Amino acid sequence: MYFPGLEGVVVKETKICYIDLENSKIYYRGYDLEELARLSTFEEVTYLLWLGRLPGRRELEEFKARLAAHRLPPPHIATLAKSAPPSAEPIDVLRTAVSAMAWGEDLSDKSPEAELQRGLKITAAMPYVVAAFDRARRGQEPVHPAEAGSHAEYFLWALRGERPSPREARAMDVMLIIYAEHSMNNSAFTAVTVASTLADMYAAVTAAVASLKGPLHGGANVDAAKMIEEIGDVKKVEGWVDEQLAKGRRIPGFGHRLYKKGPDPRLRVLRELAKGLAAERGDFRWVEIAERLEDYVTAKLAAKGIYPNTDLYAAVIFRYLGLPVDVNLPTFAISRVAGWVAHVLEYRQANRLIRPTEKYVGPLGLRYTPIDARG
Ligand SMILES: CC(=O)SCCNC(=O)CCNC(=O)[C@H](O)C(C)(C)COP(=O)(O)OP(=O)(O)OC[C@H]1O[C@@H](n2cnc3c(N)ncnc32)[C@H](O)[C@@H]1OP(=O)(O)O
Ligand SMILES: O=C([O-])CC(=O)C(=O)O
Repeated sequence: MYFPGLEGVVVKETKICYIDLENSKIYYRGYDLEELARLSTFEEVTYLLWLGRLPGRRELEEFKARLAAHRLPPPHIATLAKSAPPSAEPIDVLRTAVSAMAWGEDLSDKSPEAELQRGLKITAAMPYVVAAFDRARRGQEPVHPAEAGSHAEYFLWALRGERPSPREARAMDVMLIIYAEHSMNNSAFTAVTVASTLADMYAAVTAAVASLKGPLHGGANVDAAKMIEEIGDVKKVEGWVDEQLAKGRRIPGFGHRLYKKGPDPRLRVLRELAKGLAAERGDFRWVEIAERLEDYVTAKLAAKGIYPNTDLYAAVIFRYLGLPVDVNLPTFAISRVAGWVAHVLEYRQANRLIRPTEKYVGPLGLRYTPIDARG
């Protein structure tokens, strides 16, 4: 049996995420994602994904305190973030930093508690790393706003050097909830594949960040941001799309391996979030471009099973939040690490080395010719 792209292959049993394609719903641990996005926080959702249930008030406060205690990374990581060349891509700086977090730690203990603690340290430190690098490349000193209340607020504050408005912090919080988990996507599978060798959490998450980078996966949120910027005016949408398709190019923020019969369910939340931010700023330009893109590309490509995905509106929301375009991608990682850690912890409960097979289609029986006789 051969399944290109492993399409349709079940690699594990899970209690983490369920995507109900029939009814266009996503559930984290049985909870409707739209309800979580409305009522919950990233910290609560992370606890839910990792530990399988919603925390009580005291448990949540303890969990938040543990995260807060690890937001400022060890000195070698802070130095790495500050001293990476300004031309580096922020996602590469983050990937290297996650890998370097393993330095100096005794990694022999692979118990769930030890691996969860590593996942927590990575999750906590990611915002500082991304923000410190972004500030350093603009000639600014890093900031560590210890008084920030939430992970989302901390990230925006560390990035900008100023406290974001409660509405902005909440918009980022909702983005982090929405992006946190999405079943056996490429980066989650990558994390699980690495973890299945019994390599540690740092190794698994480093590999997952590398997977996220590709433009067919998380990298699309950067390409989508560049697209809306290049289009620039809602009246230019049709011409831009026609030109790209005529050149045989794909439209970023469209298409999905799972959503072949309708749009990504997460769009319902994200469209409203984008409109709210647009109204607050009195600037509807970006959301109008996204809506026109949705209509036009869907009309052209729905017959092929192409509909808008999360990255289209993530690009719009991050634009309203003032993120530098290439920071969109590590922001996805800042959220998705919650899902990666959850999958690693779950897979380890019944670990089996992932080792698929392949179908050999090359020649056999070739005879070795000495190099001087090869012409
Ligand atoms: C958060 C996330 O990671 S969501 C995904 C983010 N990625 C993107 O937005 C990048 C653009 N999208 C894509 O490249 C793809 O849709 C993927 C990789 C996401 C999914 O790919 P697959 O399930 O493998 O779709 P597949 O490649 O079979 O596409 C089917 C057809 O639609 C076309 N197609 C797929 N996506 C697009 C697109 N975005 N724009 C135009 N055409 C597309 C393909 O070229 C193919 O056409 P063909 O049948 O004429 O050859
Ligand atoms: O599920 C996928 O293949 C890609 C995706 O939307 C995600 O990871 O959020």
